Amino acid sequence: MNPTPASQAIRLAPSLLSADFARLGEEVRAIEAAGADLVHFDVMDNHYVPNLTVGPLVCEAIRPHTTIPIDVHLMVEPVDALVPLFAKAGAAIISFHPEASRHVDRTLGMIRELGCKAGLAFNPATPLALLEHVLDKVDLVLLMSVNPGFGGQKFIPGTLAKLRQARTLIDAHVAAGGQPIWLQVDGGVNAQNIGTIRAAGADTFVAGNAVFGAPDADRGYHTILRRLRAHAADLSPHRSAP
Ligand SMILES: O=C(CO)[C@H](O)[C@H](O)COP(=O)(O)O
Repeated sequence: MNPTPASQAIRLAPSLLSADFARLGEEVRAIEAAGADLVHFDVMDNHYVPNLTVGPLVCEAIRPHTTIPIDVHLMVEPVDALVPLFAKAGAAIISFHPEASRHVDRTLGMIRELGCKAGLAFNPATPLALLEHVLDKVDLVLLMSVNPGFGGQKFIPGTLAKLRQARTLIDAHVAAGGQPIWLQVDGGVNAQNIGTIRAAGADTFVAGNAVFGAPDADRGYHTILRRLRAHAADLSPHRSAP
């Protein structure tokens, strides 16, 4: 993964959850052309979260439509049996929630052995406590800034303190010679709050509704992604609050 320092990195990951599911291939091509860094692919099982979305067959179907990494977020329980299926389907990153695995360390190891980057996802009320025990096995930390299950929700401001906490842990790990770890935020991210979220330590931003549901989305995604990137880069004290 790109070891760009957190102070410089801005990675945009449009979430397909808000895309037009009847035209997924086209949507994926459009966000890549508009400058997306990742395709965020939300998997929901109507068990771990109260919604049902897509599985490995759909991941495999969109894979030939893009060259950028597919970033799979598993909101499923149990998680282990699905990991090899998504690795085979072309996922580059696979994230899961610690509550959904009996053996978090083993699941992280399995993801990496299959050649993918391993992500650990934390709900708004899940403490980061276990992270320090597996930091050397994690490539991405995903902080949910809404309760998982649905797009279009409002950013939970308490996530900012947790982002700062995660940033401190990651920076200390990297300073001690550890591998780079991306810090991703997911839920309610938009042009108004992305600067504040980045200032709190995030470097990778999932946005569903703010991309696919933007009022000017019918004119393509270039302007929308450019706007998000510009606001993320604005670290002035005058930026808007979440
Ligand atoms: O994981 C998710 C929901 O569980 C979505 O990725 C997330 O909510 C992004 O959608 P939006 O930007 O519309 O909030």
